[in-house]
Amino acid sequence: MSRFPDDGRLRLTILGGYLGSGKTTWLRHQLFEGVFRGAHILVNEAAETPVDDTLLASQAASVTMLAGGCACCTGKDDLVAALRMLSDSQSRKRTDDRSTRRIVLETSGLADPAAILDAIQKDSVLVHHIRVDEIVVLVDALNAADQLRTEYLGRAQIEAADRIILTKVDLVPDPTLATVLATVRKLNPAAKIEAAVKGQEFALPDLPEVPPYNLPRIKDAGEAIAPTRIDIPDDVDWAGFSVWLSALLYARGDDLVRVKGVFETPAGPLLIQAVRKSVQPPELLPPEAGQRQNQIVFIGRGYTGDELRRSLNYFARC
Ligand SMILES: Nc1nc2c(ncn2[C@@H]2O[C@H](COP(=O)(O)OP(=O)(O)OP(=O)(O)O)[C@@H](O)[C@H]2O)c(=O)[nH]1
Repeated sequence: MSRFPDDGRLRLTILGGYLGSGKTTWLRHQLFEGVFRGAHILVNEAAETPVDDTLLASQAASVTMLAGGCACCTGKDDLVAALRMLSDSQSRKRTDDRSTRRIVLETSGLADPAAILDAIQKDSVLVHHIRVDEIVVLVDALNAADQLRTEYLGRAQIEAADRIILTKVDLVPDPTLATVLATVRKLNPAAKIEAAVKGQEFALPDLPEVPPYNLPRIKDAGEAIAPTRIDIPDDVDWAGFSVWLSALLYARGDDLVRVKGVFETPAGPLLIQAVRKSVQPPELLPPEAGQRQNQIVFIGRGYTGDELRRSLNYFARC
């Protein structure tokens, strides 16, 4: 439900949250439930491995992928161009045929929603055609303590939100959840706070009043987090690859903030992912996601792409 009366402009929901916080999972569930019905979905991924659009395509009316640049900085021009195009095609329709009244932008996990809002409001065209309805930010309750202690961006995302959804609450005990809630409330006392499990709304239990995490001062963003894509040849030694990946996540899981890979298997394209050291259950993608190079994307800091490739080569000779 919009917070504003209909003024004819397209309504935009910005969906933000740190890498792996559950944005695609949550949005898929909302679309399945009929929330954002008819909305055009814009998906921004910092890496050039478009997976999220495939996951969303079956539930969304229409999807546009903006891959290979974060919409709040390097990909800002692409975002503005995509929004201008959507506004333009909407304006050309008859008033009674304007089926797409709403856009949902799933940002990359590296985006600051406030910078996106700023870019839209400063654009002389978009400001007349698009109204930002709400900034929804997802916070991963399992990884919040680590992220908020070290990542400036994680805090900035929370501060920018109108609505905050705590995700992965099924994976944390109540005392941790209470501390995450207190921390999020302290960072943004004005936002509405909800919770979800795998996208499904979850009623927060009565939690004790506890102090928030003691967050150290962070002066700036530190070394930038960047994506590295590695194409995996079909004839790779898969046993060596598995050992390499397990060892890498174990040893460097805190530097590898997000890992996503898509591999062709006889059963169809298989998505494997990890958020820091926590490896998620693999998921078979719809067949239309197939016909692509086996590839894995690492988003993190503290290593170079060449170092990753060399170590893979050592284990799997590829
Ligand atoms: N247990 C549990 N797992 C979840 C929940 N929400 C998301 N996940 C899992 O967390 C992983 C990351 O979820 P995504 O929805 O891909 O996260 P994202 O924010 O879109 O990721 P990026 O686009 O890479 O930033 C997936 O394996 C999800 O299945 C949750 O509430 N509970």
